[in-house]
Amino acid sequence: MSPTKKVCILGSGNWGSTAARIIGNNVLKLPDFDDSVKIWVYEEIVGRKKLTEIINTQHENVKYLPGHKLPENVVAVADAAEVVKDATHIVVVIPHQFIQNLLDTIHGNILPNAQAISLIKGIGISSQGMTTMTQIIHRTLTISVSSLSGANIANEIAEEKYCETTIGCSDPDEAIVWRSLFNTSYFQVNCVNDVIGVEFCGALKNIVAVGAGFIDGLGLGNNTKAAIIRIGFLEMRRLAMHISGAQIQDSTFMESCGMADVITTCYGGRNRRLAEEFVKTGKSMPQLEQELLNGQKLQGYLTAGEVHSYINSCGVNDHFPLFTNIYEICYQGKHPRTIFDGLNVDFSRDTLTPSPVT
Ligand SMILES: NC(=O)C1=CN([C@@H]2O[C@H](COP(=O)(O)OP(=O)(O)OC[C@H]3O[C@@H](n4cnc5c(N)ncnc54)[C@H](O)[C@@H]3O)[C@@H](O)[C@H]2O)C=CC1
Ligand SMILES: O=C(CO)COP(=O)(O)O
Repeated sequence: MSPTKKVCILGSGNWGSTAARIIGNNVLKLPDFDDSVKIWVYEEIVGRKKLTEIINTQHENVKYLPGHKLPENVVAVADAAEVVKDATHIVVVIPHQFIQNLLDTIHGNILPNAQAISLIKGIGISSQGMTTMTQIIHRTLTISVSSLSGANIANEIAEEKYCETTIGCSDPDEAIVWRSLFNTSYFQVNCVNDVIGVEFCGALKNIVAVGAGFIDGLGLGNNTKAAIIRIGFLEMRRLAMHISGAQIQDSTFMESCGMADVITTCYGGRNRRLAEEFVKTGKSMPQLEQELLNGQKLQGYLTAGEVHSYINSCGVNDHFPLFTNIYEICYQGKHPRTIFDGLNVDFSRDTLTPSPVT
């Protein structure tokens, strides 16, 4: 039987390259799928060579995932339209600030029966309000879009250390196929019928990670960080429910994409690490990103800004004191110690009325 399906990957950063290792190996065991996996690389020169050329000869993304070989059936391509043109399954894994440009590039080049999955942790803001990545992808490409998010620090997964993840997919048959592309003995996938809930968790936990980094930068202890994690988790859930209450399942917050990701990101992630440096050095987040991440990108401080513009426009800041404080520390020069201001909201009596997602 010749393969009827073909998967491609849009994005080759730290997580994109790790996902490529998993998918590249898995397709070789899936008779329905073509063995070749094209991966879109935002082209750049590393040393004196193109990154695509390095990946295709050394089978390693030496800039974003050094020290881990990619399967040889993963082929780097610099033209995104070329990558998607014959793919039935499109994995989107780029920093959220670049999504619309990428979609505009591939729009008109995809197969009509293609479907996508977003591994991105971020949200979009438009004049109509807050939008999730799957909604942005669906609106531009008019295809079915699922989400994948979890307690998934890419470097640890590349080392094949056991962890879990969550796929949000509304079609059970599609969920089985996505799971087959990602699941391994060390990367355990659980599927839930809650696309938006999964991605809200992934996006909003990055703000909490920034708060956790501030606590570390202030030299405060584990109890303080646990308090920030707890309050941050409640604000995540409150905001997601406020925006899309009827569409989100509360149980999603107990999946890997929810509580587990808040924990891992507040201890091991890049957003946490650079927020600690922000406190210790007084440098801005963009400057620290430029100096310390070697091309990798932060999502947390941008998401804090996007969420602030949304809750401010709705006049509900008082219901999100932690998110508001983190925003003001990142953008308005407030002292990191102000993170504790007004953190006595009673989450047991929620008076926020749901406001529909756009
Ligand atoms: N790294 C991790 O541990 C995890 C990351 N994620 C999420 O995955 C998404 C992608 O992150 P990573 O793969 O870690 O990327 P990364 O932060 O490691 O690398 C940045 C990527 O952006 C590309 N880039 C730079 N300028 C660009 C532009 N103008 N247009 C398009 N691409 C450009 C770079 O070439 C590089 O591939 C993010 O939303 C992140 O939150 C999710 C789970 C784990
Ligand atoms: O999403 C992540 C872990 O699940 C990675 O978080 P950072 O982007 O902060 O490294």
